[in-house]
Order: sequence, then C-alpha cells, then structure tokens
Amino acid sequence: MTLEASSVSFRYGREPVLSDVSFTLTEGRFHALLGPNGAGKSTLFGLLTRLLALQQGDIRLGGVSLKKQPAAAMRQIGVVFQQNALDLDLTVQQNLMYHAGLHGLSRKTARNRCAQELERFKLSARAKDPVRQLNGGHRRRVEIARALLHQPAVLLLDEPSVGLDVPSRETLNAHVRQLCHDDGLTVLWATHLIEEVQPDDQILVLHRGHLLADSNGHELCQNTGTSSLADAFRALTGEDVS
Ligand SMILES: Nc1ncnc2c1ncn2[C@@H]1O[C@H](COP(=O)(O)OP(=O)(O)OP(=O)(O)O)[C@@H](O)[C@H]1O
Repeated sequence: MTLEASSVSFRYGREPVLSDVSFTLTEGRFHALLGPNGAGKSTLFGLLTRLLALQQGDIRLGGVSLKKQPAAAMRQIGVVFQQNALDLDLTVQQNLMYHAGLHGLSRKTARNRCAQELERFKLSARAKDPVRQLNGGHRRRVEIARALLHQPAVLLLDEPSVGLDVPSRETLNAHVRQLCHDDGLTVLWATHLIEEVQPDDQILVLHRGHLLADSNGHELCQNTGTSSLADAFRALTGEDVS
C-alpha cells in the first residue's frame, strides 16, 4: 500500500516546523527519513499517526484520507515510537495481548497473531518473561511485533535504534528490511544515523522542516555530485550527519 503526504505544513504556535512537505511511500519498499535532531521527523510521525492534528495538507493511505476517514486509514498503520512504550512489569505476551485487544482482535485471533509474530521475531521462548528482563534489542523487537499484530500495510519507525549498541542496531535494521522483502510491507524508518541507510533505499532528507530530497541513494549522490551518502547529505544541508 502506498502512503501519500501532500503539502503538509505544521506549526507549534507561530513556529513553522514542517513546510509544504510532500512525498509518496511505495508499497514494499524501505524508505529512510534522514534528518538531524530538530529536523521535524517526530512531528511528521505525530501527524502520520494522528497524535497531532493535521493543520494543512493531507495524508492518504491507499487513497484513503487520514483527515476524512481516520479509522480506516489508521488500520493500515503500525507504529514504533522513539520512546519505549512497553509495560516493563507485564510479560511479553501480556503486552502483545493488551495491544491486540485495543485493535479489536478477538482473544483467539490475538493469541494466534501473538504466537506468529513471536515466532517470526525469534521471541517465543521469552513470551512469559516480564519485559524488564529483556535487553534493549529484544524490547525493540517486541515493539515491532506488537506494531504488526493487526497486520498493517505500512510500518512507521521513529528512530527505533536509539540507545541500542551497534550489533543490535544492525540486527534490527536488517530484520525490518526482511519484512519489506517477505511481506511487501511499506516502511518509513526515521534516523539521524547515515549507517542505517543503504544506497538502494528511497531516502527522504528532512532539514529544518523542508524536504530537501526524495530519491534513492545513487540518485542522491549523482544529483549532488558526491560519492557517499554522508557527502550528499552535507552537500544538501550544509551539515554533517552522524
Ligand atoms: N511540543 C512542541 N512544542 C513546541 N516546539 C516543539 C514541540 N515539539 C517539537 N518542537 C520543535 O519542533 C522542531 C522539530 O522537532 P521534532 O522533534 O519534530 O524533530 P526531530 O527531527 O524528530 O528531532 P529529534 O530527533 O530531536 O526528535 C524542533 O525545533 C523542536 O524544538
């Protein structure tokens, strides 16, 4: 399923934070939303997930407007926020079952979906463990499993690897890429880390609320006359990306 943002602008009070942002996410692709701290990535996620109300522009999922048919559009979205949102004292299974209930899944369907996702994320053996006993990488995997319980077509991840060590970051990133490949999931992965982005990815460069580029990494380098993604980012924004 495609996600289309058209002419999205947003202000906190009088401060413009997103200015006329338009892009389309293609079905089954991994898209990197690349921008330094303060670029507006979390604000964009807030709008995509309806935590924030759209002020200008619209967002459509498979043609369904988030503004006009929010419930139908939101059913297609799974989200992993920057801050860990699991209950540490509940078990992995309880966290998933609670979330499945919020999405209106029956107990039976919820149990089946939990088992499927835990298996896929190699977490079945941890189902009865309180989340507090899991390391950071495993907690993040539980959050992604949870976001996929209702079988959304689009997965949004806001800096999901913050706080993880390098090997866990790489594993998580590879895992999500595999989901695109296996399930045709459309992914938007926000990051300020260039090493999480690959030249074949569709890369959206957000800087001070403006979308400066929306192309794959090869085109990005070609268009900026550079030979690496880090140099391309610097050429576009005048800033270093970490
Ligand atoms: N609730 C708020 N009220 C006022 N200004 C805000 C609010 N939230 C964010 N901002 C400002 O909006 C701008 C964009 O912030 P946002 O969090 O969307 O960026 P970001 O790219 O996600 O950065 P980070 O990686 O640091 O979260 C920043 O200048 C920030 O200070």
